[in-house]
Amino acid sequence: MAAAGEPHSSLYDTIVVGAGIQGSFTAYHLAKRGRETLLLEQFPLPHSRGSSHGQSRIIRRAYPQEHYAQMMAESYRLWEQLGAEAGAPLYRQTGLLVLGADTNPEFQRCCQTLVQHRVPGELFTAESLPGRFPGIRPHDGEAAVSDRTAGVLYADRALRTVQDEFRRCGGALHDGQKVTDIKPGVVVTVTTTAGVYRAKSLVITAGPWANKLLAPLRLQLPLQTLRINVCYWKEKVPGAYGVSAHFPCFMAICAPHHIYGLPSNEYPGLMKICYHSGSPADPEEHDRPPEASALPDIERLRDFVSKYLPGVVPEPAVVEHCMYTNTPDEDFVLDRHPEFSNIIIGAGFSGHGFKLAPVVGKLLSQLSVGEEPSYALEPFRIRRFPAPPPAAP
Ligand SMILES: Cc1cc2nc3c(=O)[nH]c(=O)nc-3n(C[C@H](O)[C@H](O)[C@H](O)COP(=O)(O)OP(=O)(O)OC[C@H]3O[C@@H](n4cnc5c(N)ncnc54)[C@H](O)[C@@H]3O)c2cc1C
Ligand SMILES: O=C(O)[C@@H]1CCCC=N1
Repeated sequence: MAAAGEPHSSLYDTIVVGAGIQGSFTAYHLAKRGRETLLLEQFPLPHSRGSSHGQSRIIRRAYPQEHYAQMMAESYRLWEQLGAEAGAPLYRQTGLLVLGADTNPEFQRCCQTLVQHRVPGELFTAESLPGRFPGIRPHDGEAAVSDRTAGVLYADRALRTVQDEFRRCGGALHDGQKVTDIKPGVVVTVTTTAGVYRAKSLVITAGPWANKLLAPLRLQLPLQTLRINVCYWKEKVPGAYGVSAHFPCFMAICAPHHIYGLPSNEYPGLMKICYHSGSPADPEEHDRPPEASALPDIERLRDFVSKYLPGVVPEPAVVEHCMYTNTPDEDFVLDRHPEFSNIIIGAGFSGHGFKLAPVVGKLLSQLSVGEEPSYALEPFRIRRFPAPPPAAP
């Protein structure tokens, strides 16, 4: 195995491009298995230009899709294990409420998966919910189901921890090196702004930059990159919606996109409440101020806060930014390149991939070493997308 930070040979087993949460977990699993692994990142770390920065993410087992509910059981164990290895907890259990019309099919599927997986929780009606959570005011015909295992992942800490553990296992992480060229072959050659590297396999986990790296490899995925407003809202009584007051995370099933919230913790007195969509944007323009027309999400959030959360001021106090990379069905892409079987792609995490990163990393590492993946990958295959029309002559 390589000494910390430095490879023994110039031929790696695997190069991983992109040190967001997905690439970092993939590299960690590989290094833990003794594979010579190089993780390349274009920006000096830490950075806030992709999708994995910020202090918090929701972790939950309440999923309408069975395949994610199933993967989450293992994901919780792997988060626990990483926290124990590092000697620092990576999440705080707060519970989560899924709120929706009781007749809504997605709400009903969430209830079913929670029951099927024996996840502890309760069902509330619009009448019974305020008795238990006085801070939320549901409407007639709405119901809520709780997932008591859910909580808040300490995202920045988690990302730093998995990268530290990767290096401790002998992995090499080179940040501030942008990959500028990839030559496929039995040995893949990767050129960066600082050097040339070779490996038996390559994993591309480039977040919103995925299609930029895939274009020269004759592949384009139907990905939409969105700039998300990450909004924090002031509590009228500081702490009333806080973790210490046992206020849970919530996910409100709204049309056309969900609204979700986390109890106040990271900024004292402020709750994080966001819209699960944003405006189309190139990741290179992440820092550009949005056009006024790109703010209908904030209007929807104001309306939601004033209708459902009476103890929160309906005007965002802080707005930060982050990127989503969405597939048309919001399922991930975890697959081999259709032409180059030793190039593996992890992309399209569609705004819900952080909690699943331990399992995603394991699956991408399994694909890169030619092992049978631990889960059926049908929902994540590239071939589920219709082939793009041939380019005009
Ligand atoms: C506001 C917001 C809230 C979210 N909330 C939740 C939540 O509550 N729960 C949840 O589970 N998920 C959540 N998510 C989703 C989750 O954060 C993402 O799915 C996840 O972070 C995606 O990680 P990634 O590694 O694919 O992408 P990224 O973090 O963007 O990483 C890709 C990396 O590749 C690097 N890269 C790109 N091109 C190159 C190149 N040419 N050379 C070298 N490096 C390159 C980039 O610089 C970047 O660091 C949220 C996302 C956002 C934005
Ligand atoms: O994945 C999550 O839990 C959050 C909340 C719901 C919408 C997307 N991200």
